[in-house]
Amino acid sequence: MNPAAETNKQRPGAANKNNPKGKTPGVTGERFVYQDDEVIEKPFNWSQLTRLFAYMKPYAKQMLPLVLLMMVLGTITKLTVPFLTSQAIDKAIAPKDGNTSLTLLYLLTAAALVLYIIQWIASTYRIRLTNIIGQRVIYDLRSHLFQHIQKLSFNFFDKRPAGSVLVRITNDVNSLQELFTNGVVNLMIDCVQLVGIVVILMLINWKLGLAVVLTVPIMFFISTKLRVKIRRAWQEVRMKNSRINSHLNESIQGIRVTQAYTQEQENIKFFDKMNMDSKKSWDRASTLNQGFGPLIEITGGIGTLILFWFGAYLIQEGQLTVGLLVAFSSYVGNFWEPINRLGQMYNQLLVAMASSERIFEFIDEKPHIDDKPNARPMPKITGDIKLENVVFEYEKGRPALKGINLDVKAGQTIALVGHTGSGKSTIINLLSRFYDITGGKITIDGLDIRDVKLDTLRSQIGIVLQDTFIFSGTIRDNIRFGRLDATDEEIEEVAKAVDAHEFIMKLPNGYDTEVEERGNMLSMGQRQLLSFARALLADPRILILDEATASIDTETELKIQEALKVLLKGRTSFIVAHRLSTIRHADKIVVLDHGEIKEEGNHQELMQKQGTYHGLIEAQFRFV
Ligand SMILES: Nc1ncnc2c1ncn2[C@@H]1O[C@H](COP(=O)(O)OP(=O)(O)OP(=O)(O)O)[C@@H](O)[C@H]1O
Repeated sequence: MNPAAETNKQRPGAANKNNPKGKTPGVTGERFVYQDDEVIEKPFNWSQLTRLFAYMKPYAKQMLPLVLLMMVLGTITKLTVPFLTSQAIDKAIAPKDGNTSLTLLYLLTAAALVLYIIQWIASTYRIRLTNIIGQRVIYDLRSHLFQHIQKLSFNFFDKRPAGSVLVRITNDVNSLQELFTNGVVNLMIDCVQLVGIVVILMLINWKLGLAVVLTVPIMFFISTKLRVKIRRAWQEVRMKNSRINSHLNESIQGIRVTQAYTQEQENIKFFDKMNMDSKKSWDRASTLNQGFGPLIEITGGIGTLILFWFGAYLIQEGQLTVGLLVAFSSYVGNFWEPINRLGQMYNQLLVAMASSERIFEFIDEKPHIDDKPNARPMPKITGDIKLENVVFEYEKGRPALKGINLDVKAGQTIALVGHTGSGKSTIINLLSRFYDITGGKITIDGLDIRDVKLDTLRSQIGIVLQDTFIFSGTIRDNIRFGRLDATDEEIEEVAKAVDAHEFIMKLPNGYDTEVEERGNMLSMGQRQLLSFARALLADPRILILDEATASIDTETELKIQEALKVLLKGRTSFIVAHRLSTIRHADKIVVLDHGEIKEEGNHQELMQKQGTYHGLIEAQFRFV
């Protein structure tokens, strides 16, 4: 790991590989904050909603008819009970002729009981089904997003911190969960119930029905204004949470640097501010949200007042019975409930819109590096590589490489040297086509690398990076990452070849020792040897190696040099070289300066020349 690069990351607005211009996308207080997700307001988008619901399609045919059946059954039974009540009052308890009928009362009570049981079964089954659909949709959406992100090119990740990507796969997808499990079906149930109730109310007494229903548009008018505010408030909450998550990821990854520079208090203060911001925005949103319920209740109360006042008048006029008024009141009670839920559902939809907007933004991101329509597979590579007048810009107008010409024969080892920022890593990134060149041409065995299928190219190129990435899992798993179908024997063989076997056997469980994420329990040299074993197992035709700069003891250094010899044998290799021992053995040393080749030759030739290379080597020794 390069500590200098890490500290750069911590400085607000400092230039680094991820933020080369030192541009500050957003600053909170003194610190750098990534503000990609800060789009507060976007219009409600039906096409996006349709796109989201397309994820339900595979399950809709299979399960939706059943869900609908249960829904209709539940609604019918629910709406029939008040009618039975009215009949019990008017015909059994207080009939006009005064002949009360206990038998009819028992019958109606039994019928109501049966309806309740049917309603209970229907709703239990419906909830079970909708949960299954919801969980499957979320699973599919999360998988789709993850698979897509795996394919995105380096420049996508250059632009955003890992935390922001993480938030979309976790929080944003989760926030859609409620919508898919209950939201959609509840929406349908509420709509069906509302229509059913309005029809029944009109059938019982259209004058009374109209008087009650008339309060609805008034309520909608008042609540529309509140809804816009609620929507904005929830978007703000999501944005603040997203910021926290983004920052969390970075601070946990950088915890060593934080502690080394005793920046803990500073970090806590910064986090606290973000945390407080998030809390405040949540408070605001939830206060607004809470206002919605009472608003509906007040309107509902007014509706009930109208009902009893007008209902009593109609009874006096002989146009309504007491039983029907009781049933009416029960229906009206059931009427406000779905309206209230629809209001909440609207909020849920707004939250889901914000999340899906962000999810689709990622899904719509096309990989910049992709196969041409007529790309053909890369044949087995021999290893002749040519760079012809290669120009490359990460960002328009800022060339990182300015016309590089290089001719490498199969099996040669090329050492790339030069000051920091001179373009060494850029060259190795271009060879694997992690970025496409801006001008010129790179050919391998005479084939332009843009004309061949990417996977057939990359599978023949092995890369060992300076910051060797160790995944959580066993040592064996980590080596096997080089070739998944390798046998245990092959894994041990490569480990022995790079002299890693000895230290692995000293670990508590040998090859089955679990290493935590990033291999913190291993030393730098050990991690390097593991990554060599991984590369050797992949047996690539071309090897790219970014040599670690960290100083290691002489014994490990010797081990690594021996391992390198094994690794480089018979392959074309590009090494961003820092160690003299590596550089000296290279067939060709390419000295880069500000994106151009300054000198080229072997160690002796360049030393005799007494130019830039000579200066670099001298400086290294002076430093040591
Ligand atoms: N992802 C990126 N986005 C934008 N600019 C970048 C990116 N990576 C590198 N650069 C810029 O390109 C130039 C060459 O960088 P490169 O990483 O190739 O240098 P290097 O010689 O490998 O340096 P070092 O020895 O420090 O790793 C630098 O000016 C750098 O700021």
